[in-house]
Amino acid sequence: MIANPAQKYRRFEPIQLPDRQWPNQVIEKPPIWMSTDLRDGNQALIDPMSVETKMRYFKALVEMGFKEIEVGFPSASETDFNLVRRLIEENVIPDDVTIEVLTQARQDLIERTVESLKGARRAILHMYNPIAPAFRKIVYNTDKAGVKEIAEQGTRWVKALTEQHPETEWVYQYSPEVFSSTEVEFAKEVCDAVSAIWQPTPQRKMIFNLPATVEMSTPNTYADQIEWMHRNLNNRDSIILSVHPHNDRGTAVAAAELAVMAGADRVEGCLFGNGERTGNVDLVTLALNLYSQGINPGLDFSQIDQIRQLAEECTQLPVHPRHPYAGELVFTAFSGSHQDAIKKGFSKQDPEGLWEVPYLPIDPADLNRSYDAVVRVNSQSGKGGVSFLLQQRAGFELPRRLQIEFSKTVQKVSDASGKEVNSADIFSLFDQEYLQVNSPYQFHSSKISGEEHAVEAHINSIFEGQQISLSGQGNGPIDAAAKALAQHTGQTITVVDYHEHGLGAGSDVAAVCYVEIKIGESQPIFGVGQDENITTAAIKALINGVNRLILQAA
Ligand SMILES: CC(=O)SCCNC(=O)CCNC(=O)[C@H](O)C(C)(C)COP(=O)(O)OP(=O)(O)OC[C@H]1O[C@@H](n2cnc3c(N)ncnc32)[C@H](O)[C@@H]1OP(=O)(O)O
Ligand SMILES: CC(C)C(=O)C(=O)O
Repeated sequence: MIANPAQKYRRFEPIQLPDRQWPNQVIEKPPIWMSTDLRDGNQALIDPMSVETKMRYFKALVEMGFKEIEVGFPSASETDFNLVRRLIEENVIPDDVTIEVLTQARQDLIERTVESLKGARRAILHMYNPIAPAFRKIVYNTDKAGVKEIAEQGTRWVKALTEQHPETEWVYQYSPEVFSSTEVEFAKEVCDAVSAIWQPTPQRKMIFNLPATVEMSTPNTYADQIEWMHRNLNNRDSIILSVHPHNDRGTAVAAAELAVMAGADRVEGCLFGNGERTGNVDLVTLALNLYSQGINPGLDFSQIDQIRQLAEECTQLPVHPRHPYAGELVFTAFSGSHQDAIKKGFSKQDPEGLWEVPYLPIDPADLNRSYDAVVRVNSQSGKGGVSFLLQQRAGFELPRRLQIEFSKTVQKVSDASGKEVNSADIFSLFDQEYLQVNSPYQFHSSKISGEEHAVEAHINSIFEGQQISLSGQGNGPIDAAAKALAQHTGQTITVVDYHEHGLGAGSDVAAVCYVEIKIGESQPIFGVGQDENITTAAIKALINGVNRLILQAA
């Protein structure tokens, strides 16, 4: 039986912030990024990463440009402790990168955490404790004063223990866990109490990280909560305001973006949204959303396929084919009108101008993705997609009416099979239908003589197994060749349309001609010819067109 949601679930109460400012803000620069792939991402894996895997992932994150990387929970596992030691002892951390580690507000755990960081040049020590109503009641059986005291006591321990190691530049980060469901006034009270102990200054800031540990509300409500904290926290100029959105409602990216508009300086998340349950906010999407707005995100995802492969190997979790920017299918159009617009967009795109290809929010080449997969053809596709693939694969630039004619052939095949038709199949269909039509006339050779407006065409061909020679006169080579063929067929041949272009490059260049013809009162049809010599290509096109008409009439 379906439960009555009104009786089962409590509606989230938004906070009152009628003079909210964030809706008018525009993001002009990237936030400070913090990758928690190796901590929040790792703690959510079926099989957590080994030290070796974490080392590989860490180096890749550094290459992507992350300057803050949470590498684990060293008081919780030997793997994480050993990783931190290796990073420090093997001098793997670049000077401009700071590692971060997480701990609960428990003395023994903080001691072990500080021990793991011995010798680090700079480190972010990140302490959390839950302060939300449900946790106070259900998990800790305490009140507001109880959880506030845990935060204060934990901070005192962190302060005392880190002061014993002045060789390290310590940055303190505090997270009031499940901030998203905590009364904002109480979250401020706890944070203010923590900063009163730590005593940050504008020169030595501390980080308050306000997690949507569980995403509880629409992103605008989270933005209100962040703006409220941004406006009300004590010593704001000594605080880096950080957000850590999870994706339980599927809106973590929006929540993070609105939170930055609301005053957040920093965003914590994971590549491709890995992390507890539905994951942390996806940093790839966030960064590339900025990129597509013309803002350099300060993270380099130009090798997106390699990065996706790394994440999949290390997490053992697949990235969805429709994942923004990175999924296998996200730059692929199957449907006809999309393909048509993309094809037109590519042909009109100014290489030096602003990106304007319809349906492609960014240039796939910026992520080192090829254009090959941009268009794929199935029964939902139209002429634009078919001709785009033929052009990409073999260089043929079909005139518009031939695009319409040929796409019907492809459509029949894809409808019959119910499957995708790839570019090799399309080329093979085109070849059979237009270039290999050697019957009843099989072209052998041709010669053109005479002058402009008085041209003679001589065509040697095989017709029904017999060698024949045809001659005709006209006001140009094609007209003369059409007259020669017309004499033999006994019907007028009218050339309705003609196009030509070069194919290939250098010494391999060939000419392709497209002629649209009618025999007598027939419907027009195309013939295509290809040859090193442009006139010969045109005569071949004419013969191929005549053959197709005769075959169709038979
Ligand atoms: C939202 C987040 O992602 S937070 C990060 C979560 N990540 C992890 O938990 C991964 C690593 N954690 C671990 O390996 C273990 O939890 C450890 C090693 C840290 C601690 O293990 P244990 O000592 O067995 O404790 P356990 O995990 O059951 O934690 C519950 C205890 O810690 C207390 N506790 C939980 N969180 C905190 C905190 N942040 N600060 C202080 N105490 C805390 C609870 O009150 C409870 O105490 P009780 O035993 O007196 O009831
Ligand atoms: C430790 C905190 C920041 C956390 O992971 C969360 O609340 O989701």
